[in-house]
Amino acid sequence: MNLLSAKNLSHSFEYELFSDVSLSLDTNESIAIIGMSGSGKSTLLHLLSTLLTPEKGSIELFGKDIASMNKKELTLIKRNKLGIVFQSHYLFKGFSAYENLEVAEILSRKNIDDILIKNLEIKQCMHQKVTELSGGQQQRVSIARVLTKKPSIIFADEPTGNLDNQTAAEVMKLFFQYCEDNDAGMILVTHDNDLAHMCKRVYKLEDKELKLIK
Ligand SMILES: Nc1ncnc2c1ncn2[C@@H]1O[C@H](COP(=O)(O)OP(=O)(O)OP(=O)(O)O)[C@@H](O)[C@H]1O
Repeated sequence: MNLLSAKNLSHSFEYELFSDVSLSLDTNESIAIIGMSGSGKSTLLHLLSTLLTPEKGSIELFGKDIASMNKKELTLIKRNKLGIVFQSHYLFKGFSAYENLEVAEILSRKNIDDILIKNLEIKQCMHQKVTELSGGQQQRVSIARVLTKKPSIIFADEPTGNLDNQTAAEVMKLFFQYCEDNDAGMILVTHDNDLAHMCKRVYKLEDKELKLIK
């Protein structure tokens, strides 16, 4: 089933970042986007995840053009079906790791998944304040928070930037397993070629074009 279909996207800030970018994501698919710093990878991810509105082109989510959705419809999709993981994780700092997951639980009306907590190896730090956790632990808590709401599409911008190579590869496998178990898909932005090549398809944003390289 198609989850996302973007056609002929263009975007500029002071200058044109990219034009005519098209991309499609199906269930149980993973796509990596690599490219030089400043090539526009994060901007493209922001467009695809509806955080930014494209200047040109269209984006369909779950078969419906987002331009034809009203604000309420789009907010519900964003809240329930899109999971966005950033390197800077935006956890609530005064709360414990567990309380951060409870917020996701309440908002999405889904339950915290104990197996996910175990697999992310954060069980032992669940009751510590976020500020007392290492960068890697914070990143894994933020991944748990996003997956708690059981999104259909995961948008991840350098989600493993604070993790060592082995833990990063394990977290990637966890994302893939999540997609398989939940008929979800994932779009990953990364500088790490090895992680990118763990995905089914790899694109490079270069010379204002999105080129398929795997
Ligand atoms: N909100 C904004 N307003 C103006 N310019 C912006 C904005 N967001 C990004 N840019 C500019 O757009 C360009 C692309 O930024 P973007 O973060 O998308 O690149 P990137 O490929 O993800 O880079 P990196 O790999 O370094 O994270 C940069 O020159 C950046 O300064």
